[in-house]
Parts: sequence; structure tokens; C-alpha cells
Amino acid sequence: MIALNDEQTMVLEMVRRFAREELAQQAPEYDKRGEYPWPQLRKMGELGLLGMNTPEAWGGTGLDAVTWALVMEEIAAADPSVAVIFSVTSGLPQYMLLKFGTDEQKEKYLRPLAEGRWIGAFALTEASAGSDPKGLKSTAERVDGGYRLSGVKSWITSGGQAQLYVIMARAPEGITAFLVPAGAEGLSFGEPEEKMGLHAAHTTEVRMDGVFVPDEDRLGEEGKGLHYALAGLDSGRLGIAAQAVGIARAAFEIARDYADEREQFGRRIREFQGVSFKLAEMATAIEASRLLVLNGAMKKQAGARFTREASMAKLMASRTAVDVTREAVQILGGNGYAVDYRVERYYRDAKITEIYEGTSEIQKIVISRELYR
Ligand SMILES: Cc1cc2nc3c(=O)[nH]c(=O)nc-3n(C[C@H](O)[C@H](O)[C@H](O)COP(=O)(O)OP(=O)(O)OC[C@H]3O[C@@H](n4cnc5c(N)ncnc54)[C@H](O)[C@@H]3O)c2cc1C
Repeated sequence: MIALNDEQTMVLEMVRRFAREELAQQAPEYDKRGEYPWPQLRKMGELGLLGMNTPEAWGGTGLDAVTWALVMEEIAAADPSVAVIFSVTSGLPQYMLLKFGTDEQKEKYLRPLAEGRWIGAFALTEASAGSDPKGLKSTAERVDGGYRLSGVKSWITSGGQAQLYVIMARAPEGITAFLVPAGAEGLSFGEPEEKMGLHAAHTTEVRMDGVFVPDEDRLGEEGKGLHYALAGLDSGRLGIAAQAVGIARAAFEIARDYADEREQFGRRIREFQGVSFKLAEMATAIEASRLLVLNGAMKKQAGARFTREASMAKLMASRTAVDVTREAVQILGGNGYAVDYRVERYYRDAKITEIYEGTSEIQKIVISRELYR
């Protein structure tokens, strides 16, 4: 682990305490009920965590990207559903507004997000446009004073819960990004999808039926929306990679402690090489994944391009999360399959990190393209 300064250490200690006391305990119930974790998010907003990577001038806490990534890991270790909501609102809408928004847009939309009063959502995917967002069909028809948006977005994290939606739709000059508040006329939401994991983090369809968006709520230039979305995804992917590290670490720690207590054949099971070698591989993969995340975060913080680093971090950390959680279930034997021991939830929650914000195959396409830049 890299050396942290005093401020980073203090923030992490505060977040660890918060995560232990206010997230980890509640996570199983929220998962079981599939309930959106509003009380936890409100508390994170009050603590200044939801806008921690946005400057103070816009209502954030102005902390660096390394601290953001380490906080994401802590939150994910306690509750992966809360972590994805946190990752999306801070990594995508806030980052995109900060990078491409006007001062008026920042005042109107970034500030409430950064102050943690609002949650933001990012709406790119459609039923026929997932890995290939260029194929999206939602339209933004030019009308007097703005645009009318029509179409259906799929799988939108915080759909129906968020107060702001950054929506990509096809305008006359090409794919364009729009800022749409939750109450906009013609905007509606599907029921939360029933999913394998992340039950508390609702994902729904976002339906647009002639939603009027005034010119001043277009983000950046017409036709540049995909470019902005992909820039946002560099940042979002670092957040998901950090989420994956947190999930892996939490499952690893349960397995490590279990192996120290559980006895079979008259010995603690960690004394069997078949178990201890698993733990050694798990710890090494987690450490390597975390270093890739921090490498990307340091580049982001320095203002350098971090596309390659973010994709490498996500590819490696999501694979680690799936491998480590599967082995954790194995080390706990029958208990690993029981809800009470929590590793089955981490196993279910881990899988999505290989899929959303670009599947592992898409990360490999990005990385291999970057090798020849
Ligand atoms: C829980 C959850 C939350 C989500 N949240 C959001 C959100 O907030 N906002 C949002 O916009 N989207 C969101 N998504 C959508 C998510 O980003 C997409 O599901 C993902 O990008 C993959 O798209 P797809 O599902 O259409 O799969 P497809 O693109 O149909 O891919 C299917 C398979 O084909 C592979 N494949 C596709 N193209 C290639 C290629 N060129 N080479 C090799 N293999 C390829 C893929 O890797 C995958 O294995 C979410 C999805 C889920 C499940």
C-alpha cells in the first residue's frame, strides 16, 4: 500500500468507522428487501463523501482522486450496492459536469450533487446499444428554444431515485449529452430490474416521451455527447475497479479469519496447503488490483490522460473480485453457501463488475487500442 498523508489517513479512518457502523450492518437487510439505501446515502452526503472529488467551489470537499478510490474500496467492502450508486453519482455526472459544464450548469446541477443533496444517474445504454453505444436510437429533435428527447434507456443505475439524469441522445449533429432533472415532463421510469446481485442499487428503464430540454441544459457541444460519455467512463471505470477491490477484500477477510478457526482432520484448515495457497493467491491479486486502481487515480489527479490505466484497473480488479469471492465461498465450505456468512452476497455482487461500464472484452479492446496510440 502507498504511503498516505495525514488528511488521507484521517478521511479513511472516518470512512472505515462509518462503513462499519452504518453500512456493513444494514447491507444484508437492504439486499434482502431490495430497498434503495437512502438513509445511508443521506449520511454520506452529510459527511461530504458524495462530492469528495469535486472542488469546494462547487459544493464538494475537493479531495484527491486517490482518496476517492480508497474511500470507494471501503464503502464497497461494507456495501457494494451503496458503492455503485456512489461511484456513478460522483464518477460520471459530477465528473462530466465539472469537465464539460458551464458555470450556470455547475451551479444548478453540480452543486446539489456535490453537496450530497441529490444523486446523479448516467443514461447511455439502450436495449440494442450496450457495448456499442454508437448504435443508440434515442432522439433529440430540435425545437424552438431546445430539444425534445424520445426513446428508452435500459439498465440505468438509480433510475427512478436519482434527481439528475445525464442522457445521451441523437441530435441533428450527432450523439449529444443532456441534463435532465427527475421531474421533467415526459420522463418516466420502469420497475427495478430483478438482478443476481446489487439488489439495493436499483436499475430501471428511463423512458423519454418528448421530454423538453432547453438549450442551456445541453451539456457541451451538440454531436460531442459520446466523447463526453467516454471521458466520463474513464473516471467511472476507476470507481468500479475500486468497488471490485473492496468486494474482493471483504470476502477475503471473512475467508482468512474462517480458515484460522475452522478445524478438520484435527487441524485448522489454513494449515492445509490447499487452503493457504488459495489465501496467498487471493491476497496477491487484491494488492495488485489496488495498485492498478491507485495508479489510475494518480494519473487522473495529475490531470493526465488515464484511459489505459482505468481500463487495466477495471479488467484486473473485476476478475479479481469474481475469482476471490468464488474462492472465499469455497474456503467456507457449506457455510459459504449460507446467507449468514455474507460471502455468497459478495460472490453475487462481484460478477457485475465484469459487465457494467464496459465488459471485460470491451476493456481489452480499449487497452489494445491504447497500446498503439
Ligand atoms: C446492474 C447494471 C447496472 C448498469 N448501470 C448502467 C448505468 O447506470 N448506465 C448505463 O448507461 N448503463 C448501465 N448498465 C448497462 C451496462 O453498461 C451494459 O450492460 C454493458 O455495457 C454491456 O452491454 P450489453 O448488456 O448490451 O451487452 P452486449 O453489448 O450485448 O454484450 C454481450 C456480450 O458480447 C460481448 N461483446 C460485445 N461486443 C464485443 C466485441 N466487439 N468484442 C468482443 N466481445 C464483445 C460482451 O463483452 C458481452 O460478453 C448497467 C447494467 C447492469 C447489469
